[in-house]
Amino acid sequence: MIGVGSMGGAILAGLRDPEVRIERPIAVTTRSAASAAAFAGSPDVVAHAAETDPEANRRAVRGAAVVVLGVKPWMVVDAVREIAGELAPGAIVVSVAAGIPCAAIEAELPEGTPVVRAMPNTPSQIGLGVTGIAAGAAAGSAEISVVRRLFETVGEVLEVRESQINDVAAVSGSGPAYLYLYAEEMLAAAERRGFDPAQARTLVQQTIRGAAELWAASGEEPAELRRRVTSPKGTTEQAVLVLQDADWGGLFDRALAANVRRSEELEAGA
Ligand SMILES: NC(=O)C1=CN([C@@H]2O[C@H](COP(=O)(O)OP(=O)(O)OC[C@H]3O[C@@H](n4cnc5c(N)ncnc54)[C@H](O)[C@@H]3O)[C@@H](O)[C@H]2O)C=CC1
Ligand SMILES: O=C(O)[C@@H]1CCC=N1
Repeated sequence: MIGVGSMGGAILAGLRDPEVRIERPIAVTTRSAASAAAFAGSPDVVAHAAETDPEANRRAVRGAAVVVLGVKPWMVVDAVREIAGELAPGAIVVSVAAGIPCAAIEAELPEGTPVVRAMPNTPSQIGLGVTGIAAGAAAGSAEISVVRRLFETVGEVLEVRESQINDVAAVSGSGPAYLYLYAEEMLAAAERRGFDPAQARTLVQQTIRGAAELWAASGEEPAELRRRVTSPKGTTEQAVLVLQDADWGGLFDRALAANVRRSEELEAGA
């Protein structure tokens, strides 16, 4: 894994679960020596720091069957150039970067190198991620199946066309941020109504968790679950009317469109 920050680190945490059957140690690279040092003494991870070892990324990919690129989008092409000469025959290159097409990665690699784009999310850290995967030109069903299994170790996987990856990023890649924004605002509103921070946290966190679990466990549609909370002429109805006044449909359309627009800017090299 080249780069184990928020996203790469979340995938790595999921993969480090002792239940996961994967060849160990997992070779990772970080930018700083301090980040690499955090793995010192871990039997399952070997970390190399790019800042102190110019060979770090090349060293890490030698002999690897799968290389996951977890650096920022604008660093991906440089990282690929760096490792291109070191890849083992048949190695699969997986990029989780927003807005970097497979073709841009393939262009830096030996002809026929299988490249797969993946769009995971941070709940991968606790095995509850969801990842969209899309094959590049030289990745066939065998490579897709390897990458599917890799991301299935940290959650659910949906295979999509590469043209849909930006939309996956807008919905689920960034999705946890939208929910945390909701949580932040609910916490603040609860505190403004007189709860202390610990009380607000109990009320808000358990409500989000309970509602999500109930949705998954019941098999019901959210609209039906909402109906069951919303007694006619009751209290919920009044709050929902206020919220619906804000045109959530339009708001989400605009938010997702802005997200996709940013992926397109990254694609264009902005
Ligand atoms: N954060 C998220 O929720 C998601 C992020 N992504 C993608 O994941 C990628 C990484 O994003 P984050 O994890 O958020 O960023 P981050 O900044 O937390 O992680 C990037 C990591 O790359 C390392 N790095 C920098 N230069 C390096 C080098 N020369 N060699 C090796 N490692 C180096 C840094 O030390 C850092 O740990 C991005 O391309 C982003 O589009 C995709 C889905 C979700
Ligand atoms: O914000 C970003 O660019 C990345 C891609 C999806 C989630 N985080």
